[in-house]
Amino acid sequence: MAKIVKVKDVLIGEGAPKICVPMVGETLEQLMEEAAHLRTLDLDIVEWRVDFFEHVEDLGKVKEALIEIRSILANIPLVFTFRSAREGGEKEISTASYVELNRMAAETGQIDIIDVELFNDEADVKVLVEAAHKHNVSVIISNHDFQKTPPKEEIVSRLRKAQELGGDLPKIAVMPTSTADVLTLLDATRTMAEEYADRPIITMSMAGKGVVSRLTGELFGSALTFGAAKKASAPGQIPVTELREILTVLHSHS
Ligand SMILES: O=C1C[C@@](O)(C(=O)O)C[C@@H](O)[C@@H]1O
Repeated sequence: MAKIVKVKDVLIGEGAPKICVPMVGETLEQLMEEAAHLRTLDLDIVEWRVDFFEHVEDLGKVKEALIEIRSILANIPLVFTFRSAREGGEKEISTASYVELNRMAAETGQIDIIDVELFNDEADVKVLVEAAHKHNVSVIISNHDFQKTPPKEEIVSRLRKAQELGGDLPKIAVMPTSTADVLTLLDATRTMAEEYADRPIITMSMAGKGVVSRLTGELFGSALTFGAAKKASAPGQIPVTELREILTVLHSHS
């Protein structure tokens, strides 16, 4: 895992995993309150889960909200994520709207990273990677399985595909149905990080069984972990303060 991804002052891929906290407000007012609260927490990065936003299909309102959120977060790096319902998100939109939404966000200058789902048309993924890079925005290429944990080879192959498509941060989140599944995710992470990745990767096993995977990224090779503020965006996210304490302890002994 050689290359480091720098977003504002945050170095992803160096030292302890960085902490990202999602914003899940539905209205502009809730989002502004959430952003103000997040500013008081010890975190590294904020993710706006725009699929929760009531006006997500109105590009003008999304842009207005982005400007407000950015001004409250000041220098904290911001990830822009529309998570589709088929991958555990709140809504489904057409591919054309998905591409437009992400392209618009990348062009605003208000965000640092976009999250693009791997399971889209390759051509669409490439268009978004190019648009983002043109505006100095980094790209997470992500995949989520909320039902199960695919075999190790499949997890590694999806992460490699995300890297091949130009994702700066390949990411996968999977659901364990056994402790063996958690080991599968950790082993896939280790193999990807040690053998194939030339950039930081992000992995997690979700829900209670998978919590350990959100804490041990520095050892196994995941560079970023999601923690919760008031409301989690996925099962297994633990409160940010606890997360920081544990990551710091693990880092100091690594
Ligand atoms: O992809 C991810 C990871 C995540 O699903 C998690 O399990 O922490 C949470 C989402 O908000 C984020 O977009």
